[in-house]
Amino acid sequence: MQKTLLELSDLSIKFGGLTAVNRLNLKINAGEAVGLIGPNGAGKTTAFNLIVGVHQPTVGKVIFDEEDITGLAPHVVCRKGIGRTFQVVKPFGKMTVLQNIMVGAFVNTSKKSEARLIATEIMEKMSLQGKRDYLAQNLTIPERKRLEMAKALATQPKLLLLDEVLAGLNQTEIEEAVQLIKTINRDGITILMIEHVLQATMAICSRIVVLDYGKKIAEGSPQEVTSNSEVIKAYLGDEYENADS
Ligand SMILES: Nc1ncnc2c1ncn2[C@@H]1O[C@H](COP(=O)(O)OP(=O)(O)OP(=O)(O)O)[C@@H](O)[C@H]1O
Repeated sequence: MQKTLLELSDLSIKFGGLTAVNRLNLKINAGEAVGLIGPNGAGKTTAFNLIVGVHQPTVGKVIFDEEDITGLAPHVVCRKGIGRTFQVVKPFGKMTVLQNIMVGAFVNTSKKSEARLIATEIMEKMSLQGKRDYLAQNLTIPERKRLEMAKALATQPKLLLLDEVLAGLNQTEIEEAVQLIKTINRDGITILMIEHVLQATMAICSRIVVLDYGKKIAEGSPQEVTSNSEVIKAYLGDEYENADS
């Protein structure tokens, strides 16, 4: 039987009168790659922030690796094995690529040599070794995106939350990033990714969850979700429905 790594039950948060995430129930198995899609403002990033402890839920629970982690501080959640990237990438601009990745590694070790070893391995995996001593502020957009993922990977997560890591990339760069994310997943890291680039999401994820106004309106295989009339109405649009006909 497959092991549930993350379980959200009735997860909800209100900002004043706005219910940004509304009774979200979701189970993710260890090893899965799951996409989280939906229109702007649907509550996707807020759901990430609830999982990692940036926000406290109004109602509901976050169970990770059989432990209730609801409301724990972000650094504690990170240490338990959930890494995340940010929609707007946040490198330490005046630090080098290697130093940036080492910051992630320091979550689990206080030894500089060990952090350097972890960071070097991840830097190579993310094809950043050629930029080792570059200041992060001098990287191109695709390199910054890879650095963002590398920083999160250096925390040695079991679950990696990716928030629009493909945004701003051209088609070739997207294809390269898709291959990288697939490799990360194949290496055993479970993935939950927010993405608007649908074809890429479908290439990576075996299951897709759709949010609209904070609520889950659909969940299933990429084919099931993209042919769901509610999803077409809320997010994909009529052009999508007519695209194959
Ligand atoms: N800290 C906050 N305080 C008040 N309202 C917030 C806060 N964070 C998010 N919201 C609101 O909650 C709703 C969900 O926002 P969220 O950023 O989660 O959407 P999203 O699905 O990630 O959108 P996008 O695809 O544009 O990134 C929006 O209406 C947003 O304005």
